[in-house]
Amino acid sequence: MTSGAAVAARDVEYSVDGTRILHDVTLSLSARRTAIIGANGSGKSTFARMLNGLRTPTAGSLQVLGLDPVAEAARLRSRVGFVFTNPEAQILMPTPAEDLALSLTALPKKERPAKVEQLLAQYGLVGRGDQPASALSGGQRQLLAIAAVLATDPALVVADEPTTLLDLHNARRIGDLLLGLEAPLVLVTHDLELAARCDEAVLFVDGTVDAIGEPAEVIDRYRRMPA
Ligand SMILES: Nc1ncnc2c1ncn2[C@@H]1O[C@H](COP(=O)(O)OP(=O)(O)OP(=O)(O)O)[C@@H](O)[C@H]1O
Repeated sequence: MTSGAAVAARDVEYSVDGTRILHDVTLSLSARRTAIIGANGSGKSTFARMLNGLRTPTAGSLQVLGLDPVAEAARLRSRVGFVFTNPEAQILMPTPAEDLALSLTALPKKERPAKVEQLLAQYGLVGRGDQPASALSGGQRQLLAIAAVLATDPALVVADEPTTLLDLHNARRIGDLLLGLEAPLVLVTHDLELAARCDEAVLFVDGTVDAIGEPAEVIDRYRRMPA
């Protein structure tokens, strides 16, 4: 399959121990910002995890940034930035400065401290660089995690419910930040206001794509579905 789309899936399936979690997923994502919506357990996270190779299809074909997630897994992971719901999953170092530096290995060593300071300022973490990351608030930890992901300059950003744990202010801030990215964004979210601000939306129902298109229309369809 060749395609100019960031994500191209045809008849993708994902099964675990004989249970089909995703089936017949066929779509092409080329909008700058795509929202993935749907009920709990509909398969959104499983699909999102396929986009950086954390899950691999058990049938069908998938290309992400033109790469095969199985044969070119390492290349794919280096190009896709994945933001988890829980920032604890991705803060690896004791302090924010060390954590950010870990994302800057492409820079010459002597340039890293200045870049770390610039990132701390950009993400509202001035003065926090050398404090324990554990002393940051939940929102600050999510900002740090996003800063670390974006510092690698990913060609595609996939975010799985990145604002769920955040208060109104930080949810807004992080939503704005992600929607303002230049890199294409695939955003799994239950926040339908955020989804409405994307350029395209995909509705998952029972492990497959039920609708794809204008966010307002897809959200309306989702709202009208019986519980
Ligand atoms: N490794 C696994 N083994 C067994 N079942 C799994 C596995 N991963 C996911 N599932 C099941 O697949 C279904 C889809 O899960 P997934 O996390 O993709 O849903 P989701 O749409 O992201 O849900 P939510 O909105 O609750 O986060 C769920 O029923 C889940 O329990």
